[in-house]
Amino acid sequence: MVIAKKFILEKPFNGAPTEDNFKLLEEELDELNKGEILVEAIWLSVDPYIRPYSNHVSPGTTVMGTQIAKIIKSNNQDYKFGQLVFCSTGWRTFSIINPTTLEKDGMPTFYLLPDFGNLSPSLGLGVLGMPGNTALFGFLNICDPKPGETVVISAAAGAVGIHVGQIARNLGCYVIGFAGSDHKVKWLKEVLKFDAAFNYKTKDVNAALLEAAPHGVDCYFDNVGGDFSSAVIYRMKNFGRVSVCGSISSYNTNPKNLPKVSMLQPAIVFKQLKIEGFIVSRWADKWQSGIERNLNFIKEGKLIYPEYIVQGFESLPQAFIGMLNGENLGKALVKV
Ligand SMILES: NC(=O)C1=CN([C@@H]2O[C@H](COP(=O)(O)OP(=O)(O)OC[C@H]3O[C@@H](n4cnc5c(N)ncnc54)[C@H](OP(=O)(O)O)[C@@H]3O)[C@@H](O)[C@H]2O)C=CC1
Ligand SMILES: CCCCC/C=C/C=O
Repeated sequence: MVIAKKFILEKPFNGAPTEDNFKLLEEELDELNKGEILVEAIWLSVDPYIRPYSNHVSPGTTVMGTQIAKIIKSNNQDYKFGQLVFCSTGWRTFSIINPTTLEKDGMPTFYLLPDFGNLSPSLGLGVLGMPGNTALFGFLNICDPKPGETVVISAAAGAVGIHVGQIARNLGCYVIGFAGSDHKVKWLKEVLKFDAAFNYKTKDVNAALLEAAPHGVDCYFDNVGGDFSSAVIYRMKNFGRVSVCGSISSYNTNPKNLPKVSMLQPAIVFKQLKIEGFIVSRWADKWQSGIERNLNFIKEGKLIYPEYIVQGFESLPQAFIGMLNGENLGKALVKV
């Protein structure tokens, strides 16, 4: 008999998540039916999307999320004991999955983890998974950066931002990052060799860009939205490109009551900007090739991928809240 632990959404989020939004439960799992496998979580991901997407989830539902898990029992000839899988089974320790009946459209929800060699399987939740593909496809396809261009990245010390910054730097762009602490800013400059980095909590963004990019910005990879992004967009050059990846500054706000921000149309029209939002599932058909490209960058020494690891399944709420508050440098993860 297998007893799974799981976190449910106990009550809907109202503003910033707190520990009492979550409840830890135990659940006895059934025997496997034909075609099913039993997996045990090793690594779980805490991602920003969980906050806004959970607005549409009923209380009592298992908290959404992805994990790297090990197959510990199989009643499916295509899957063997010991294989590692990526799966979207939510915040749970053990899960029963029938791989053949899973939804095949949209965001990948289950696959055997590709061979990462000596690298940690946890990378399948970060640089070699959804955040890595977000950075790769969302930056190159939408910003279309050229060597020598000036690139600005917000939430630059997070999983996606760190990755975008390194792609930009490797292309020969002039890279400017914004992050929420002096420690992160120092790290971006000293370790990632960003050309400039600023703490958005203590430095006015317009003043920072006048200093670091007096001739304007070609590409902006936007992870945060709000007035911060309006300020960057007013510093764009003619024909600048903005990839709108996320708007984390809005996630804890009721979508019906979002703050007003500076009007953007004058900048968009007179600078002839292209501003495009995306969801990474757009490139679902290229998912594995994206992972391979990022794996090659790592093997070539062109990509580093810090992880911010919180220990213990029971720490999931704390790790999630901490990530939203900016405690992480790199990909935020929980190790069971
Ligand atoms: N469109 C898509 O398909 C996808 C979009 N995303 C989006 O990309 C962004 C980054 O995700 P990810 O790399 O996983 O997460 P991160 O690792 O960047 O973690 C989130 C970071 O956001 C920063 N942050 C939190 N609140 C604010 C705020 N009010 N203003 C500015 N920064 C804030 C914090 O860093 P700091 O200390 O700098 O404040 C925190 O560390 C998110 O917006 C996410 O929703 C991610 C994956 C897919
Ligand atoms: C359900 C997975 C969604 C992934 C895309 C993320 C968007 C914003 O963070």
